[in-house]
Amino acid sequence: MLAEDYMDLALRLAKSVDGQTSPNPPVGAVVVKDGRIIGMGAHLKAGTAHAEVHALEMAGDEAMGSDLYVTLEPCSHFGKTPPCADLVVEKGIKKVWIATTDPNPLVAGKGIEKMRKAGIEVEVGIGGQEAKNLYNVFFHYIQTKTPYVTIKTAITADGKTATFTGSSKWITSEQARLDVHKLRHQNDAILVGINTILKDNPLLTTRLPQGGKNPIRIVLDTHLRIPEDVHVVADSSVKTIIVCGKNASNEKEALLQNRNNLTIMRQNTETIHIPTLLEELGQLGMMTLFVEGGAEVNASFLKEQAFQKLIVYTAPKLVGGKTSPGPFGGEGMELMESALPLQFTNVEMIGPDIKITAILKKG
Ligand SMILES: Nc1c(/N=C/[C@H](O)[C@H](O)[C@H](O)COP(=O)(O)O)[nH]c(=O)[nH]c1=O
Ligand SMILES: Nc1c(N[C@@H]2O[C@H](COP(=O)(O)O)[C@@H](O)[C@H]2O)[nH]c(=O)[nH]c1=O
Ligand SMILES: [Zn+2]
Repeated sequence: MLAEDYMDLALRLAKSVDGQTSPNPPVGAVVVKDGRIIGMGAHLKAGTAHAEVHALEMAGDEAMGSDLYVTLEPCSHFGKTPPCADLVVEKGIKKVWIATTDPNPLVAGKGIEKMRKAGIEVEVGIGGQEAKNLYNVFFHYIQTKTPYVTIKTAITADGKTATFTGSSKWITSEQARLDVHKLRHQNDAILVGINTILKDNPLLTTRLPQGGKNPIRIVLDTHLRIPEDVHVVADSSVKTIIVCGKNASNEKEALLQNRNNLTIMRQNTETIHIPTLLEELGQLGMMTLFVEGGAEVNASFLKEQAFQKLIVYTAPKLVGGKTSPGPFGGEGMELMESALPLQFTNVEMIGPDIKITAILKKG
């Protein structure tokens, strides 16, 4: 086995816990001695042991003089857990291979410095590109303190999200809809507008055959029009936040507020200012946000360029209709030259549908 192979295993361990370690990054670690794997581990939940701790615990005394492969620079600060860099030194690791450094100001480079000072050889970079892709969410969050936003939409081949009568079930296949639930599992919060609630009465829960984490449900409802009998209000098993403007009815707020697991987030502006909301959600420790529309909500995120990733599921169906809705409402760009530049990063078939992943181009 080559160093790349051991780092590949550490990366697979890290990817396997992606979505469940928020607001921490998903990290994987592997301990190798004389060509044998003697320990491996992943960070399973924020506030619990880091990947290196699990892997070194499994290695026991054999860790002395071994190699450690870890997908992120070992931490060197006392957060909710003691610093991994100190543990690495204490265990007498010979060489540490790191896929990428950690931009968290608490860590950045300090972990590496501590280990090198203790005479440990440290090599940074193998698996680096793959690690950076895995950590683009965490790096965004740690640097902006706002959630990494993914907008998801499902459209027909002629770009419609419903027929002109508003009928929309279903555009995409079972397989594509299952894929959406994996994305829900991987996100800390899911956000829709009041129109989607009134039109679809969605559950917004994660329904996967093997179960999955339910994201916090967030509804943008400026005037608190939400009925009390819709799923997201009536079903109190999932934490739900309703965001409203400063002039929304206080009576309605009082009515909703005393339901358990339901919070009203009143803004101090008449309408909901997305960048401000994102800062508030970041403060609440939400590292990822999944925006499932509808068209007006998507339009407000587009206008503010307040998203990082776009996922479009395109179904092999045509509905036509000059008034059939598309995925982004609002006024839209006047000129094609003002189009928001994206970069396609992945195209794949999911059953009969095409799943296009794009990121917002920086700058
Ligand atoms: N209509 C379609 C979608 N429609 C998505 C809607 O915006 C709404 O969020 C869902 O219907 C939510 O349902 P629930 O949470 O499972 O109860 N999304 C899709 O991916 N494909 C489609 O065909
Ligand atoms: N999850 C993870 C790391 N996460 C780093 O540590 C920070 C969280 O520290 P704490 O609050 O103590 O859990 C997090 O923001 C990130 O910079 N580091 C590692 O060495 N290994 C791990 O497995
Ligand atoms: Zn650590």
